[in-house]
Amino acid sequence: MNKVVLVTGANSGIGLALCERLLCQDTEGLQLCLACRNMHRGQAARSALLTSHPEAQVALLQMDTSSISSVISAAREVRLRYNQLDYLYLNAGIMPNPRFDVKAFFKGLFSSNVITMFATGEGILTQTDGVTADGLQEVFATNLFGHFLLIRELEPVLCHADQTSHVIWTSSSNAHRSAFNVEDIQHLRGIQPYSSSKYASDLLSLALNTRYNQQGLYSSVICPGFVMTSLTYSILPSFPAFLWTLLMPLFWLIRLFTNTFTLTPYNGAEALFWLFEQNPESLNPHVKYHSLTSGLGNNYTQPRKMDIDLETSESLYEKLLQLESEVKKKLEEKLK
Ligand SMILES: NC(=O)C1=CN([C@@H]2O[C@H](COP(=O)(O)OP(=O)(O)OC[C@H]3O[C@@H](n4cnc5c(N)ncnc54)[C@H](OP(=O)(O)O)[C@@H]3O)[C@@H](O)[C@H]2O)C=CC1
Ligand SMILES: CC(C)CCC[C@@H](C)[C@H]1CC[C@H]2C3=C(CC[C@]12C)[C@@]1(C)CCC(=O)[C@@H](C)[C@@H]1CC3
Repeated sequence: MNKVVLVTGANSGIGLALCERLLCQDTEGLQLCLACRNMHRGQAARSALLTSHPEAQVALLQMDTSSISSVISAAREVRLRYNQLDYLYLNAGIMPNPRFDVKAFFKGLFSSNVITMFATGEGILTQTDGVTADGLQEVFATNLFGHFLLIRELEPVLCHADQTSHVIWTSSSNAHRSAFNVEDIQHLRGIQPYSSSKYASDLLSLALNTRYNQQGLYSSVICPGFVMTSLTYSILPSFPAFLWTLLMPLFWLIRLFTNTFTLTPYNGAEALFWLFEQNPESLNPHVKYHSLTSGLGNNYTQPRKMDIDLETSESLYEKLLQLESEVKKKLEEKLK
């Protein structure tokens, strides 16, 4: 039986590396569906995958996770194409207008917190959020809410009594409880929307397990570590890509002290790939699976307990359900 795998944000970085790794492992038993916002980039990714795996089944799906109508029509298309979805990788993500606090960075360099700073980016990054055409905060909509809506819309192909399905979120070690407020789930009042959205995905994964395990749906979260992709390049916009490359020896050196510097998308996709091979029923819903790379360059996956609780995850879930019904009502009114 072919396994059907849908990956959001599959046209670049960690998502594309995951697709490549999945096809290297099994070209014939997989049906890959690349869900991409930009179809030109999606086509280029599909062609690259088919060049290295000409026998593979790789389909494209247009989906902008920040747009309610786009997610709903993409989900409709998925339900038409497939009877069952085995893996849903929720990987699309943004960190818009990041601000790198140079002063805090240098202060952190000479503090006892230096390893944590390099592993999580804690205390040195803030962002300015935008608003989507649906009137939602952009980071929340893209990283979390669009994916939540997608799961809800895909229930018929994800929930089967006789077979499990696995939803896997690309979260981050930058997810902090302090950046999240259940009274402000969209992070309207803060300057760390990225951290807030990733913490919310950790909470949501727990709530999904509580509600859906009996229906065969399991959810897990991973952190890919610090990976050089367009997302990280944008952190220092005045820093051209080749300068990042020049810094690689420094980063390899730092990797001797923190195995979170996975650096390449291939390494960053380690935990995503590892989870593909696990029985979802055997996994712990309270842990995040971290992609790690040792000083010698060996990849491995390590579970680490998350700072989340059931009560907050349930409150978040209720708020998301409420928002879902509000946005759907608005959409129906617009279509009338
Ligand atoms: N790089 C890192 O160090 C870390 C990354 N992560 C997470 O990993 C994930 C992948 O990021 P990464 O590979 O690094 O970065 P990339 O920028 O390479 O990939 C992000 C992907 O998300 C897609 N995307 C962005 N916005 C949307 C949208 N509105 N609708 C659909 N797709 C969208 C992008 O598509 P498009 O080409 O159209 O922009 C792209 O394919 C993200 O969730 C990120 O938060 C987590 C921890 C560390
Ligand atoms: C130019 C300097 C010599 C080096 C600058 C390094 C920083 C820009 C990075 C050090 C740790 C990095 C990091 C992230 C971004 C870039 C750094 C702050 C993340 C916050 C990127 C997004 C994530 O989700 C986190 C897991 C990353 C944690 C580490």
